Amino acid sequence: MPPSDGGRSPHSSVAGTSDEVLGAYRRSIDNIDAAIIHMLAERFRITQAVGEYKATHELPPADPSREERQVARLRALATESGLDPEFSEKFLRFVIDEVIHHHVRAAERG
Ligand SMILES: C=C(O[C@@H]1C=C(C(=O)O)C=C[C@H]1O)C(=O)O
Repeated sequence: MPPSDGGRSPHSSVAGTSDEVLGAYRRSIDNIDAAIIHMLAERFRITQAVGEYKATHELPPADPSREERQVARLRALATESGLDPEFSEKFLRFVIDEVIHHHVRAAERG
């Protein structure tokens, strides 16, 4: 006969939200996700200012040599930290491409 655990055995609780261990992990994940969003918001606030500066001074929206240095730096940081460097490069590329898109729009506005 299975132990009486009020329906909290691993088999009965994982799919729902009553598992306390999973719930604690998820609270931590939620905090980390919030931090990521806050950091991205700050990053985009700064890159917005960079876009205005570039538009005012007629500088090109993208700077490939700067991007190359950032990718190399973040790949090394990722490797040191146990994060997949390919993933870190894809993530940075995704963010930078969005920033460049914003800079192109800022240049078009003049
Ligand atoms: C923010 C800049 O503009 C672009 C966006 C970058 C970024 O998001 O990190 C880096 C280089 C540029 O292509 C910059 O030139 O510094």
